[in-house]
Amino acid sequence: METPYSSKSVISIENLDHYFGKGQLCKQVLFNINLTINAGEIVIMTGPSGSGKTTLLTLVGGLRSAQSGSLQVLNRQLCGAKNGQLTQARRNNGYIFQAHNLHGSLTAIQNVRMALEVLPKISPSEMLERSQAMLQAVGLGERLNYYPDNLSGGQKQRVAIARALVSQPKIVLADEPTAALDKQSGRDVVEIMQKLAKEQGCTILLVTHDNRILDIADRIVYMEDGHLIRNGVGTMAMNE
Ligand SMILES: Nc1ncnc2c1ncn2[C@@H]1O[C@H](COP(=O)(O)OP(=O)(O)OP(=O)(O)O)[C@@H](O)[C@H]1O
Repeated sequence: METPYSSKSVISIENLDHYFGKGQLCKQVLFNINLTINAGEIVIMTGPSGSGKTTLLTLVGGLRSAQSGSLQVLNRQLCGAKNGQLTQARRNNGYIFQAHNLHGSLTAIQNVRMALEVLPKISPSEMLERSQAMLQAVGLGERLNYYPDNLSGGQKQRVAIARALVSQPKIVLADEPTAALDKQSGRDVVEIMQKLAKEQGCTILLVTHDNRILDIADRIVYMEDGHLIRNGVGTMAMNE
């Protein structure tokens, strides 16, 4: 199923449909989605509530299984993939969600380190060094041993970014990463994401309602009622 990673596109979606429920309760929520995302691109997906953005993001992330059409992520076909194959696919991704999902009983550095524990051939000292360096990169070098409860919302989200990026994933998927943050903290976290992703050459697909961060995107795509209705370049697409 897996072919050597060669093409420039890391995410390639063709004629993707998605349904929730069965029988009479079956409801189609994605309709004929076509989208190609290239290596290193930052793509923002926006659109009204209920339009299908999170559903599409979770399909790309292998967090639910794609049913109909074609969904290739890093040359791996996820449509019809088995649970084991989805688990493998998830290892290539970093995830950042609105509610940062940090473990309250672990310190900042322990939370970040957890993302490295699934990697083969990495020594405890390397895990520690990389976690420390990544927390320094997000401006939390002085907060390594703080528990989430003792960090602000913006700081917690920066720990979540460090955790998502520490394993140098090819793809980062972010769902409303600034929703719980004030204007300045929101701006700071996306700028950190943008800078680190560009340094690592990683691709970002980010869902947001936050118009204040649209300018960090290389491209903005717009969903409405389960259809991808605009597939534009930069903020130009939003000003049509
Ligand atoms: N697990 C589920 N079971 C049934 N229907 C679902 C499920 N998850 C989402 N839906 C429905 O699918 C549609 C798309 O939802 P989705 O969460 O993808 O939209 P969204 O654009 O991300 O919305 P928001 O911006 O509010 O997060 C909605 O009609 C929603 O009610």
